Amino acid sequence: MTYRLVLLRHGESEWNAKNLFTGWVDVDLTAAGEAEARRGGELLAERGILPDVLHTSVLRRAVRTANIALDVADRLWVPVRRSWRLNERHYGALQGKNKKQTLETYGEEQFMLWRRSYDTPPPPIEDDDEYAQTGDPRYADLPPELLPRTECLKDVLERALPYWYDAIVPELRRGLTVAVAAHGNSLRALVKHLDDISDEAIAGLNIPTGVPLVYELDESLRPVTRGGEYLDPDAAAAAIEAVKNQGR
Ligand SMILES: O=C(O)[C@@H](CO)OP(=O)(O)O
Repeated sequence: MTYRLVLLRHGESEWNAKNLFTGWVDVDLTAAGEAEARRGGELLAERGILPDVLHTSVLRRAVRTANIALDVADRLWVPVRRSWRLNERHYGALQGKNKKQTLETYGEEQFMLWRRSYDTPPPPIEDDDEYAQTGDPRYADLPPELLPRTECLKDVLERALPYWYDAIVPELRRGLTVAVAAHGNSLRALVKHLDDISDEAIAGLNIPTGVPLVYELDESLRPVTRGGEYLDPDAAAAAIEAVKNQGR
């Protein structure tokens, strides 16, 4: 018996297009991002990989990508759960900052440490920063000590894993095709866990926008094929390059 998991990063967002650090800021998809989401749904339908259930973050770019893709695949009716635990990595004081300017100001080493190191978070965001999540009603039920003011990838993995084990794994074990619509860094954290990628090697992994990544998992929920399968490998390769080069 194997299990099937579909990971989908949201399509291009307004702040991806403007090259700004986004994190928990709730920006929308661009028209190109909507088109990527539609293509993602078409790829799922073409391959007959139809989600039985869907999980998203509480950020609109993931929610809308999932809705568009499910609609195209005629699966808009499947049960959906949303959790802050699938949110993008909180980018701390970098939220709203331009990636190119940040690279120029702080230099390549510091920029890459903040952006891709496993355990170095950016400086925390101030509560009165215009891009802080202070008072955001969607986190009203979250104990204040859990609301991040910055996160590194390690923090993201630590907050995503309880959701993985409690919400996603039981559905996989029931034999459901489970889809997760989330973000570049929350999906990097899940992929790190699934593929057992080292803390060093994860720095080199980028997730493309809008291309479904399908994992077949064995009895111990390890990938049958390491790295899974992108349903459109050429589009994935091009989008991975684009993510890698942000800031340049
Ligand atoms: O800005 C962000 O929140 C993320 C994803 O867009 O960016 P990066 O790829 O630089 O981690």
